[in-house]
Amino acid sequence: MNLNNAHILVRLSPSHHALTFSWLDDALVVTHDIDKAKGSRQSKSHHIPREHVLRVAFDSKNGTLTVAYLRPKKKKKGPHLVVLNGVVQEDAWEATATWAQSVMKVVYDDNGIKPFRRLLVFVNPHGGSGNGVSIFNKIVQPTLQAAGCSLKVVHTDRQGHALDIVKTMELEYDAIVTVSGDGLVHEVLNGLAQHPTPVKALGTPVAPIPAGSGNGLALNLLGIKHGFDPAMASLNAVKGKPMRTDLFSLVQDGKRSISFMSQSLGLMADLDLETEHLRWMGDTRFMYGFLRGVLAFEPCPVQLSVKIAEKDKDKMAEAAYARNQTPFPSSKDAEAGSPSALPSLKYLPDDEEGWYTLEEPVLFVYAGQGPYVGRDYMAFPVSLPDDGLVDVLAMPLSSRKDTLSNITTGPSGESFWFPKLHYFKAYAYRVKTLSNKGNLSVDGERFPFKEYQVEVHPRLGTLLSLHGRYVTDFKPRTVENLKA
Ligand SMILES: Nc1ncnc2c1ncn2[C@@H]1O[C@H](COP(=O)(O)OP(=O)(O)OP(=O)(O)O)[C@@H](O)[C@H]1O
Repeated sequence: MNLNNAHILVRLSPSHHALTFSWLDDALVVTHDIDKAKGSRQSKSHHIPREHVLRVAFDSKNGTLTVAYLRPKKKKKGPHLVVLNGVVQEDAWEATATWAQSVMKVVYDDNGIKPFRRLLVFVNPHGGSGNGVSIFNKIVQPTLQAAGCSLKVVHTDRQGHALDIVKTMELEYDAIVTVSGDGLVHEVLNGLAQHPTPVKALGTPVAPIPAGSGNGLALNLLGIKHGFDPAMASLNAVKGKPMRTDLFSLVQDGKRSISFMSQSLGLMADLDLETEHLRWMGDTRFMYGFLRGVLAFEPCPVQLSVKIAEKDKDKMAEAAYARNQTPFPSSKDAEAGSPSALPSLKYLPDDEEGWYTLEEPVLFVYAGQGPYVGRDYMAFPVSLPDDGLVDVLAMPLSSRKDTLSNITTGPSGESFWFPKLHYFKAYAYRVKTLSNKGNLSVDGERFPFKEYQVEVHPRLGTLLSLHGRYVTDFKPRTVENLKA
């Protein structure tokens, strides 16, 4: 069927106005035919981009058409869910059924997206400022159901609940949705890593719904504009495509954990872990913690050693820019190995060859992937999901003024260019603690302040993404030359 020639007329109910659906320029056109007073009529149309159409279904038993989509709100706000149900005249039933099927094909199959996903959803009632349940009930569940997804919903009742379920589950879901912050994603990925077939299990994509404080992963997948928008994150759960991502093994005291996002020490760990009691503030607690840390201005008692892959900032920025021009590159799966074991560790703790040790005192060390670590700070603007490397930065203990002026450029990523900031792309790094007092935060979770080592496993994890890249418009200094 040629979608562009078809107009489907639907009467919402005897007392309501009529609607006409059509398809134009890769968008669903919804035209309201409104009966005005005194017998006059008025038509009003809006265009819904293909990406925002969730479902079109025709029920041939009673002749009703259901159309669900996310409609952009006016001004700056995100989209809201619209579900329209109406009756089609009997002589148009056949054409409507064909039209509905054609739209679903364009919206899903032609883009390689499977409709009607089976989703395992974890809702943390205590994430962020405690709004997880209401965000799920009001926005997430209605959107996923409107798209025809089937849901298995678990409200977590303790820390570790999601991990315990995931590590023994049947691998039958199209994706795992977390309604919380980054801590619940950390739990789910560690559960998948402890599954009897961990490499296969980590092929199940994870889709975060922002209901935590920092929501770093949602920001990276959806961008700064939509990163805190549960409706856009729900759209990602329905229509995002699997995107392979590197994962990190963190080994501490002989115990191996999986980290997907960040490890921080010094000021950047303190501002998170020492403001836990201020969760009611939302992500403002991080700025409060930052300013407190700058006033205290204490050195971070660690020694950092790095197995460097790249230390030229311009080269890193150019490589990131080039990768981001090619969303969803034909990335391979995790490196082949046994499906019943995680990749073996390559770097031994006593291996010294080719490691660089930073001798300077530092205010903080931050390592990880994904540009944003919060709305106020793009720590890793040149990070890529699948370069097989961990970005490691260390802020020297220069001056309070330097630190403050850096953070004011925080959301733009411009602090990357601060000449005194050490920034490495690394295969691995290790930290030795020089005191027993300090904080280590891994994906926003508290870990013991003890020595540890991190190495990268290329493309071991899977996320859902609408964009096939981290959403950032950070550019190299040489961008004009690159275009030429
Ligand atoms: N029912 C529960 N009771 C207590 N803790 C829970 C429960 N369910 C999950 N958790 C734990 O709550 C912790 C915090 O959740 P999460 O990190 O997702 O939110 P957040 O800290 O507010 O967000 P972010 O990490 O983005 O700042 C996680 O360690 C998670 O394992």
